[in-house]
Amino acid sequence: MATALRRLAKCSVSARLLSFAGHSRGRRGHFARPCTVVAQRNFSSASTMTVDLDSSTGIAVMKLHSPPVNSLSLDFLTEIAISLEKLEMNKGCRGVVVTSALPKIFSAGLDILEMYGKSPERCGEFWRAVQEMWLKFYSSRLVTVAAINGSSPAGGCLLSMTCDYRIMADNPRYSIGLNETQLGIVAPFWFKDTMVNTVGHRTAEIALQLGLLYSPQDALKIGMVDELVPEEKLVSTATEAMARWFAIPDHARQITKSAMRKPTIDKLLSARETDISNFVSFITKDSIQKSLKLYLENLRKKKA
Ligand SMILES: CCCCCCCCCCCCC/C=C/C(=O)SCCNC(=O)CCNC(=O)[C@H](O)C(C)(C)COP(=O)(O)OP(=O)(O)OC[C@H]1O[C@@H](n2cnc3c(N)ncnc32)[C@H](O)[C@@H]1OP(=O)(O)O
Repeated sequence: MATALRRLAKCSVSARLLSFAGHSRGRRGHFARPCTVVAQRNFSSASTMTVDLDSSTGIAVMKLHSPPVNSLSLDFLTEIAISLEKLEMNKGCRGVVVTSALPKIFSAGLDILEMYGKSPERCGEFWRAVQEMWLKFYSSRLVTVAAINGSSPAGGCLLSMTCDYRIMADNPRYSIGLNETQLGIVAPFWFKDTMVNTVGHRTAEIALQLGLLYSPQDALKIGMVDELVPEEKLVSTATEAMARWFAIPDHARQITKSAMRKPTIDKLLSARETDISNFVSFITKDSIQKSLKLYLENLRKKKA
């Protein structure tokens, strides 16, 4: 902890800015030199991610570390979004590699406990944070590469699909996909659009309805991931991949990225509040709450 705080002091980033939450969006920090920033919920909690920016390459590595499974809670989503925003503000940063610091899991997706037994107000706040994280990543000026070093269901898959390029560890025990229907819930239109933009309409239609989780080999076949490598080479391959994107003038690449993604982004921006109220009324239905309860019980039973 003491080391973490010392690193924070060195990096001229306010720990409070990273501690939480959507309200601190106006405050900007800069990574003055290659450094590690440890995002914390508060001064006494465990760290939930590290962000290392190498100013000699302009590449930051964001390592998610929210045990046990990097599930995306309101706080964690907010920390991820703020960390990306801070990198965006840093002129020395041109790209970010997103990966997990946990073994075998990239991210278990949205935190189901944020959707189960919560008040409508809290659900709305949570959903706004999910939207915010998606908007920030999908529209990022940075080159974004997901180094997927473990299973990545639902929201975890979504996070990786917001990136420009996906490299996955070639381990048949890992899986990736939008499996929402298996939980009795529905991927909202912008999850669906992101999937369509990644793998095409017909494949998305089958994958989404059946809630398919793909092995890395199958994910490569359908274009959900772009490359498979042995796990130990994941981050180095991601850094090498970044070089191909850096070879293109930033403004040309950024304008092209925006042209490709803007219609999808604008669709959510123009329906953001409706999307939140749809989510809240859907997720708080008794029948959906029962499905989530059952799914959580099954997850726990599987473990016992
Ligand atoms: C008119 C119609 C309008 C429609 C409007 C639409 C509105 C929108 C509707 C809602 C849309 C919601 C979109 C949802 C997106 C999601 O991301 S939902 C989450 C999906 N995630 C999953 O299904 C993953 C579940 N987890 C797993 O499969 C496994 O845990 C794992 C990730 C493969 C890891 O396995 P393993 O290493 O064996 O760990 P476990 O023992 O299973 O888990 C450890 C503990 O973690 C808990 N946990 C796991 N995943 C989650 C999670 N996502 N959220 C919260 N908690 C999770 C698990 O229960 C264990 O807990 P303990 O038993 O208490 O230790």
